[in-house]
Amino acid sequence: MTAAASLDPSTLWQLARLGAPSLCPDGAQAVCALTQPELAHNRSSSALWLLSTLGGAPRRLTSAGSPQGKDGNPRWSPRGDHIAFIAQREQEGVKDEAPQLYLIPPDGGEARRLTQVPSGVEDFKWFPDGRRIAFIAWVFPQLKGQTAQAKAHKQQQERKDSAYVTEETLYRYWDQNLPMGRVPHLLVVDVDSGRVQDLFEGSAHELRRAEPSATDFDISPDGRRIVFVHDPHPHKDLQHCHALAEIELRSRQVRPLLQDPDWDLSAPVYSHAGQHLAFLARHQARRYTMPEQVAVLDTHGHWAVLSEDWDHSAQAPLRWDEDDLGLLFCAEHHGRAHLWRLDVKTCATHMLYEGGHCSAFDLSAGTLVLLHDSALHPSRLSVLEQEGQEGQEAATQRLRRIESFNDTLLQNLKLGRCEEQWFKGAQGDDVQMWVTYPPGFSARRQYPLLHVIHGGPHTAMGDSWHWRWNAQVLAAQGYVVAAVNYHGSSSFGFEFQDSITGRWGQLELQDIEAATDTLLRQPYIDAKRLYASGGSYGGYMVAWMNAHLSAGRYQAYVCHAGVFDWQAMHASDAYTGLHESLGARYWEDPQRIAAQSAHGRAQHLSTPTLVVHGQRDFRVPDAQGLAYYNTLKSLGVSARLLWFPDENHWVMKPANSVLWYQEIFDWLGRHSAGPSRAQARRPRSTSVGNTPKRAR
Ligand SMILES: CSCC[C@H](NC=O)C(=O)N[C@@H](CC(C)C)C(=O)N[C@@H](Cc1ccccc1)C(=O)O
Repeated sequence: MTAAASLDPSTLWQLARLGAPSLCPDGAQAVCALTQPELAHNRSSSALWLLSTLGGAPRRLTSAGSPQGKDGNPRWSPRGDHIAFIAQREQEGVKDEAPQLYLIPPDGGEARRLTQVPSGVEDFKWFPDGRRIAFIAWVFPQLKGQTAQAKAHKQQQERKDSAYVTEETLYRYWDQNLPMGRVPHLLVVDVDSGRVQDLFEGSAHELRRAEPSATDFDISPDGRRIVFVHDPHPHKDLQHCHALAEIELRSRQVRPLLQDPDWDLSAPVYSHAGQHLAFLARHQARRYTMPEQVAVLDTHGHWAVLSEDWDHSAQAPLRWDEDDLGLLFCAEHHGRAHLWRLDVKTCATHMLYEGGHCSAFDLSAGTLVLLHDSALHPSRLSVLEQEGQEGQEAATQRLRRIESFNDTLLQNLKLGRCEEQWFKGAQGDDVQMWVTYPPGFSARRQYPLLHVIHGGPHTAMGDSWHWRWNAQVLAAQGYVVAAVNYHGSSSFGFEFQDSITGRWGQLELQDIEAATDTLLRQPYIDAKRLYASGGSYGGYMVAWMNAHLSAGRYQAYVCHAGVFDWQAMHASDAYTGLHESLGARYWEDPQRIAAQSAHGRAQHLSTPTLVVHGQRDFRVPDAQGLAYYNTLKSLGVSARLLWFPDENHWVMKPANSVLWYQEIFDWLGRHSAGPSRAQARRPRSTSVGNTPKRAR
């Protein structure tokens, strides 16, 4: 028998990645996309699989079209006769330039292309009658008809100049130059004839421009109306409160349903009886950090927040229970993500499934399927079986797996233990961290400590499987890995999340330092080998630590896509919201902004740092990483730059990801000689405000 191996980056890239499930109308089968990376070819392909919820082996439904084909977003038709999905394929002599809608019968046969929309299909929903599909596509709003759209698209593709000229406030997003003259519209395709109609053609209506998705609209049960989320302002901006409007399909009349300048509204969904509309509402005027609350609008135009007393943020999509008496959704709590049901009459909320991490679900004919992961395994699909009285707290839950795609690979791996710990952090508050131990950990040995600091800042690390910052891969290198849910993290209630507003960096650093001190009290942590790493806001924190902590406290840092200078972050695609987070615009209170930047204390930087950035990062432009790296070099501080010309805010390509992990291992491994244990245990100063730590 061979000894179990620990998880290395190459093995991580052998694991298959499961997508969200869609159930057939009788709930007996689910379809999902399965992405299989191929490290040797530096590519991934996705195919659709059918999974029986009653038992039986999974069956591959599509062949992914080509070696790197991507068949994704499958949704079963309400009639059960087709599965629609989005793919970019070459078939029937046509090569898709952009992702299109395809249809395949679930019992086999060839997939057929349903659309040929020049800019591609973003997302879609079936009409309840199963004869039409509503989908989102970016179109030139001044043009009429698909022929005109195709002609304008061709002209844009074939132009000789390359400039992007714009007067938009929001003109780029994540890694895309958008809108480039286009806006997201709702279109409808007839499944039999393939005829496409743009519902917003000739009007000024459009969907939200930031990642428009199928959660941004819903089709009424009678198929006559569509509710959609939109930015009511003529000039679009990420910070505007969104409103709900409804289009009557026959007349194309659009009527405002709900608009409130104080509330950001999203994720509308009709009840089965069509009498109510559930949606998410965030009281943005009060604070941008307010939770997404569950709300309902009735046919008289009255609306109410149902989750007023529930200090959690609900995640889209919302789903009406089959009896219209409850709403199902995922929401985080203390670093975990559960599936919840809110009773619309009593407003009581209870957990249907306790994660781990529940990221998606589907419900049909009483069958509930979940996509769930944990610190110990990537996403799995399972049926949730309720035992005891339905809807009662006492009901016990049991997961029944319906696939085992990664089991063989995982069975041969030795993973480390992951545990939740609490300690006293900033302001004397209880703060949570997740500690992952190296496989075969022994408390009698000594281990280096590696912080993995999450981004956001309003996100959380927890009992979940992370592909980009995988704690198991890092722990397998011999590190005790700590992921601190510092002040500002999501899932601990509004007060905790909002506590850092206008003073970014301060409480978070106290929390991370308190976590380090807590772990240093354990005999197995080697004080000569303390490290910190993080991406995005986590990268900001790492640069902030470098600027505020004494030399030698940590031996090395890894700063991925980190913010170095908040003033220069005005180049970010998310620049319109920065003042809400930082408490001022940089021209209003430059000192306040500088006081929250590591840049403002550049002379204090002293700890060796691996700086990582992608050139296609529009969220934290790579000038941030380059300025940080150049500053370290100018100061004579040991630094290494890992820069990817073809990655965005995240490193997503298999070979780049493996290199990314390897560079981190090498960098940390090179910096193990620090000050004596006693010295590191008692830092000369761990100033966290504006007090200089030392004169230099
Ligand atoms: C002040 S704008 C914040 C927008 C956004 N927040 C969502 O989490 C964000 O992009 N945050 C960045 C840092 C910010 C630019 C200072 C960030 O830390 N991103 C994290 C979290 C994230 C996760 C998923 C989607 C977007 C962001 C990251 O990239 O891991």
